[in-house]
Amino acid sequence: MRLSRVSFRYRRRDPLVIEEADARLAPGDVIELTGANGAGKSTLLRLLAGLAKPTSGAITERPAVVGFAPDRLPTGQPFTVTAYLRHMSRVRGGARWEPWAERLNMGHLLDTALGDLSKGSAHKVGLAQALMAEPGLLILDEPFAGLDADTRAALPAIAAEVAGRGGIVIASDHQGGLRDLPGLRQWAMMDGHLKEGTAAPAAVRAHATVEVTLPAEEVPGFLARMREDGYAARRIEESP
Ligand SMILES: Nc1ncnc2c1ncn2[C@@H]1O[C@H](COP(=O)(O)OP(=O)(O)OP(=O)(O)O)[C@@H](O)[C@H]1O
Repeated sequence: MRLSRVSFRYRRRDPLVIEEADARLAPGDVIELTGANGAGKSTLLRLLAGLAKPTSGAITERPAVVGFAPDRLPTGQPFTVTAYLRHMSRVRGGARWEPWAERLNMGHLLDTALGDLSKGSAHKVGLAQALMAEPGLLILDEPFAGLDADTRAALPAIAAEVAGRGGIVIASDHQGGLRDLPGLRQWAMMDGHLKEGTAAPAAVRAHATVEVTLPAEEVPGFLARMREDGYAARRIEESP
């Protein structure tokens, strides 16, 4: 697969989000894509997936089957996880999602509405959806965000399996979740430019502490959800 001078802007007269990106991807490549917030990672992944078209330049030789796990599922839809995966299976010509539901330990989620999933659980559904059709190009947008420890540990092996059968895997990730894979290629989006062989420097972020007041019985669930989303959260005080 090849990117030739790929540029992209969202609207005419908007600045370019991606400027003249050139790259080659070979069967079996696993790529970690880093970059600061708003650097254009999700945009590049959508272009690679064929969900957006370059403003200029071209992407050629894209594998026929693309699996794309977005950073957010379309949670507004009134589907349960099972109904959604069955629907995606039909779209994929009857691909088998059940083994992935089992491997990703999703049994307890199957009757949950998409909109009620935590971030990490939604990522698992996105992963199952992307993996079911044995993609030749697997694209993962921040796959480790909010993910439970077991799935986090399983993901590098899954990426290696896809690559092992000749697939290309590309994942945006600033948590270094794939760093231990041998031969991992690193791409960074910086100022609209795609750079090979470097990880973008970790962003220095300002932090804020906010106060939330809620019924005492809701505190454990609230703290669990916040922690699942990667925030440091703790109980401070209780009023009578
Ligand atoms: N649908 C859209 N319409 C207009 N501009 C957009 C749209 N989506 C993203 N952008 C802009 O394009 C730029 C790149 O966004 P993108 O989401 O690709 O970055 P990112 O690196 O994935 O960021 P993050 O890490 O925060 O997800 C940003 O300036 C963003 O505001």
